[in-house]
Amino acid sequence: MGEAPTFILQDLKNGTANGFESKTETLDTATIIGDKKYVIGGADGGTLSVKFQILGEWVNPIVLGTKPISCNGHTTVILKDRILILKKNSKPDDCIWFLEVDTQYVRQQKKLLGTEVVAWSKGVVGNAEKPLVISGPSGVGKGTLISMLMKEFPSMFGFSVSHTTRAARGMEKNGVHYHFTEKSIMEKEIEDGKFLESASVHGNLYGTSVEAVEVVSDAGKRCILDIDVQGARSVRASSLEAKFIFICPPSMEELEKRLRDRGTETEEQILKRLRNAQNEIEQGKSSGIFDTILYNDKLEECYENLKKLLGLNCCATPPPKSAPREINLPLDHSVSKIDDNKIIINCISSGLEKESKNSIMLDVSSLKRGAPGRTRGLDYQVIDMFSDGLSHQLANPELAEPTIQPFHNSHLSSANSLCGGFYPSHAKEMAWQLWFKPTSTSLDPTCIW
Ligand SMILES: Nc1nc2c(ncn2[C@@H]2O[C@H](COP(=O)(O)OP(=O)(O)O)[C@@H](O)[C@H]2O)c(=O)[nH]1
Ligand SMILES: Nc1ncnc2c1ncn2[C@@H]1O[C@H](COP(=O)(O)OP(=O)(O)O)[C@@H](O)[C@H]1O
Repeated sequence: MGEAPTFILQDLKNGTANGFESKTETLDTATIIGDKKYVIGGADGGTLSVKFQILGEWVNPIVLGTKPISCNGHTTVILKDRILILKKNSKPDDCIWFLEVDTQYVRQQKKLLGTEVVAWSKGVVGNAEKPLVISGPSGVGKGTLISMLMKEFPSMFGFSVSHTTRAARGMEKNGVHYHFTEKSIMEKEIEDGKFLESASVHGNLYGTSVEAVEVVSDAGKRCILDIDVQGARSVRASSLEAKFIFICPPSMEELEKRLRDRGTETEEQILKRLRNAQNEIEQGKSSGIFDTILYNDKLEECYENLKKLLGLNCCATPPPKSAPREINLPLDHSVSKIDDNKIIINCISSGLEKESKNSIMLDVSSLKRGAPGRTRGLDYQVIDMFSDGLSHQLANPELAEPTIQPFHNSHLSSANSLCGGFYPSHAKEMAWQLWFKPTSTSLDPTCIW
């Protein structure tokens, strides 16, 4: 149990059992979920802090993930297993965060660490394609196949640059092939939770940082991980959904030949890699980690099979790269929770002003954890609430007809009750907009679902 925080909350009693933040004198919010009260805010070295009480006792949880940069106020909304945090006055790529309080990942970590755990993760609009995990013994041709794929489809794939304590080979560049690092530094970073997985391979430490995967996904590309079987097993056990491919050599003799012909290892290193290869191949074939095993006998054939597996046969045009969409939240906003999946963010400035056009309907029905540190699958629609067409419709109800009645009724009443005390007029008008189907074309169809 920790000490009480120094800041004072104005109104903890009103709390957030309905899913909204309490208004406070400071920039902190108190969010109550069951017998826990989460206090988020304060400047903790320039980042948002989190403390919580269980049945009135202050607890200092282990806080995982990169903390959000502090901001000029925020709003919280309770979701099923996490708290949504909408930062005010923040950049589009930094305004939506989650504090995971009871997600599968947090429950796993609680068990592992034997203490209270919460985890920060940044909200990202849309989904990234599942990363590809490619494993196989040293010298089988993983790097060659990955290079071919990235060369043919440069806008589709990005490489996860691992960290390693091994020395760089002649042509290898720091930050491109690997982040070459020192053992003590890497061990500290692993301890700090910066790595998605790490393993000791052929006598050196290798690891995939969370950042390495996320920079590729953030760029709208499919991330490729070239990691060993232990690493693949760790990723399989993590919350990151991926496609697992094992590359097998046609024979041990051919593997040895490729390793020797490559000429990048000492004799001692070659022998160590060959000794490990046998075990890796057994694990690759039998562990149930891998979705597919590809034999790399003839390189071109293997490459064609890899492309086929990824839906990239010779005639297919690769799908256009999906650029990450960012949300431009109104600088100052209020929040209305419509149901467990839909949240409306309204510009706080009054009435029928221009800024009101910024209202946003946030859809959290398809949230998916990426690598620890990101929550993907957010969707949103900008609602042109006071456009001419809509105000015309609101003023002339006969131009609008309700969608399926029970849906309309139940949601309208829930919107009203949830918005009590929090800008009810906005929410009510918004509800009008959201549940009335246009009979003229003047209403933007994206406002209707
Ligand atoms: N677990 C894990 N393995 C890695 C990582 N990066 C590379 N490896 C594996 O480490 C092994 C050795 O890689 P490397 O030193 O580049 O030698 P090579 O495989 O002979 O080219 C290979 O099996 C790689 O797949 C990583 O981030 N994590
Ligand atoms: N199918 C293949 N047939 C013959 N040589 C190959 C084949 N695939 C890869 N190689 C060669 O084998 C060596 C090892 O390949 P590499 O991609 O570095 O393996 P890995 O990344 O799995 O350690 C390289 O010299 C590469 O050119």
